[in-house]
This record gives sequence, structure tokens and C-alpha cells, in this order.
Amino acid sequence: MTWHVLGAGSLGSLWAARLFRAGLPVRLILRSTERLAAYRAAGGLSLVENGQSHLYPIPAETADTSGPVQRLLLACKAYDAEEAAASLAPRLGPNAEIILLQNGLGSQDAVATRLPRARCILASSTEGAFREDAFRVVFAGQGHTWLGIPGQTQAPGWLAELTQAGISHDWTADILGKLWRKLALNCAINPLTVMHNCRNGDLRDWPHEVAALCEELTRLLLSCAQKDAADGLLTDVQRVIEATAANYSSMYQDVARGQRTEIAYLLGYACAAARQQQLNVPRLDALHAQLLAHLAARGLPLV
Ligand SMILES: NC(=O)C1=CN([C@@H]2O[C@H](COP(=O)(O)OP(=O)(O)OC[C@H]3O[C@@H](n4cnc5c(N)ncnc54)[C@H](OP(=O)(O)O)[C@@H]3O)[C@@H](O)[C@H]2O)C=CC1
Ligand SMILES: CC(C)(CO)C(=O)C(=O)O
Repeated sequence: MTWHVLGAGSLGSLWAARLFRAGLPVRLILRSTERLAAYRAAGGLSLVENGQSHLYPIPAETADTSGPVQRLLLACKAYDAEEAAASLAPRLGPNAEIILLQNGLGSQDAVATRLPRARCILASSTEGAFREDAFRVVFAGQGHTWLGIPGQTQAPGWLAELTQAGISHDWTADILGKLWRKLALNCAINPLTVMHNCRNGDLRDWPHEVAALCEELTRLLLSCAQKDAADGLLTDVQRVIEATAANYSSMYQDVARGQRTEIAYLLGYACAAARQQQLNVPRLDALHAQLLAHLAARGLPLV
């Protein structure tokens, strides 16, 4: 079964290169014929690991190529997920599977609603990769990927291919818990690093602000029936702040580069969920409003 990987960005390239070099059939799906021509001119995808670069000549195509897509790894940003998945709708067979690599929450439901016949598998990853250049990606941080369909304990047989490709992973029926926990970590760290213009570690200087956000996020998680995701949130946030002290958060980097953020799927999603639960989260709401104003002042999208 061919792995179609939509998006030759950071995570998509990281997955595609590892699957390809493990001898598995992989095809990249690129945005346009121009991108496809540029990719072919580059001769393939380059993955940089431990300072060593390798070129992988993975076959590529655009969405409007003919041929069925049975297993799709959707490796775009959350705000692109629904349209990107929909562009492949005519090629998806009745039992097609889509693995959704997006951070945050909200985009997964959008894809599932748009493509009701597809089997959507949610993923949450702590791996780190960034694009050094077009079609050249650096594997920056070892991590782990959780995969799952909410409530389903039976893992698909093809997970063995991820093992074969050296992709650290586990299946979980509580994938929503994993996604909520990561969302909460992101909400407690990333917007503050933008507003204080600082690295993750500098948040040690604002312990009360971090603690107050974690208190509201914990109440939100509990009211959304996410007890496991709520347990020990503040301690975990403090651990991540220490472990990533020298780093700039992904949202900080997006804003610094003048790129669109995934705010609507992170803090925006949390605030909307609180409203839906009629839960009072004044600190989260205030931070969300400040962040939106900050993005607007820089001409960046608010969703
Ligand atoms: N990078 C990381 O370390 C991590 C990322 N994540 C999450 O993974 C998701 C993906 O992030 P990341 O890999 O960094 O994102 P990137 O921006 O690096 O890559 C996204 C890719 O998707 C492509 N794309 C978007 N729409 C389409 C489309 N319609 N057709 C074809 N290609 C399309 C983009 O193409 P183009 O280049 O043409 O714009 C781009 O190459 C995000 O939700 C992110 O939060 C989670 C953990 C770690
Ligand atoms: C390092 C961490 C956990 C900070 O929230 C992150 O995932 C990010 O920067 O997006």
C-alpha cells in the first residue's frame, strides 16, 4: 500500500524520507505544478540528521494526478488541512485512511466532516523538524508520535511499517487526551513567549502568570472530560519550560517570520471550548485578545 504524503514541509518530509529509505512505497503530493517542477529540479528531498544530509528521490505528483489514494498522511498546517484533504476527495477510495498530523484541535473535525467516508486517524507528535530550504529539512529533535481513533483500542497492522521506518510511535484510544494535553501545554507557553518576546526558559520570570493559565486550562480540561490531560498540568508545563529553555516556541517563530500562526486551533480553540462549556476563563480570554491584537498589528491572519 502506497503512502501518499501531502505536504513536503517539515514533518511531511521527515516522515516521507524515513518511509522511503525503509523501502516502503511513498509518493509526495505537492501544491502545484510549479512546486512539482521545483522539486524535480532539486532531485528529491534532502533530510539533514546529525549534520549529515541525504537526498531521497521520492516520486511526487500534484493532487489532480489520477490514481487512487488509499493511505494519506496529511502533513500540512491545521489551517490548510480541510482544503488540502478535500483536494484529494475524488481520489479517495471507500476505505481510505487519512492520518492527521496537525497540532491543536478543530482541524481534525473539519476534515472528518468534509470527508465523512474516510477513516481519520489522529496524531500528536513531539518530533521536531524545520525547513532549512525548499525540499531540505532538518530533523531537529527526537520525539514520539501518538496515533489513534478516539475510543478504538485495535491498532492497524500498518503500524509495523512505522517501526520498520524507525518512526517512534504508539497507538492510543485516548488520542484526544494526548491532543488536549499538548494543546494545553502550547496555550500555557507559546502565547506568553510571543507577548513577552522571549524564549521558553524566560517564562521562569512570570511564574504566577503561567500558574494562573494552568489553573484555568485545568478547569477547562476537566469540564471537557479530559481528566488525564488535566492531571499535573502545571508541573508538566514547568518541566517543558526547563527542557526547552533555550528554544523559541513555534508560535514565537511563526510571528517572528511574519507567518500565519495556528492560534485558532490552539488558544482560540481553548477559549471557544470554554465558552461552549459556559466556563469563566478570564486569563485565557485576555491573553487571546492580546495575542489577536498583536497579530493584527503585524498584519498577520487572526484565524
Ligand atoms: N515542524 C515540527 O517540528 C512540528 C510540527 N507539528 C505540527 O505539524 C503540522 C505541520 O507542520 P509543519 O510540518 O511544521 O508545517 P510546514 O509549514 O513545514 O509544512 C506544511 C506543508 O504543507 C504544504 N501544503 C499546505 N497545503 C497544501 C496543499 N493543499 N497541497 C499540498 N501541500 C500543501 C505546504 O506547502 P508549501 O510549502 O507549498 O506552502 C508545506 O510544505 C502543524 O500542525 C504543526 O503544528 C507538530 C509537531 C512538531
Ligand atoms: C515546545 C512546545 C511544547 C512549547 O509549547 C511546543 O510544542 C511549541 O513550541 O509549539
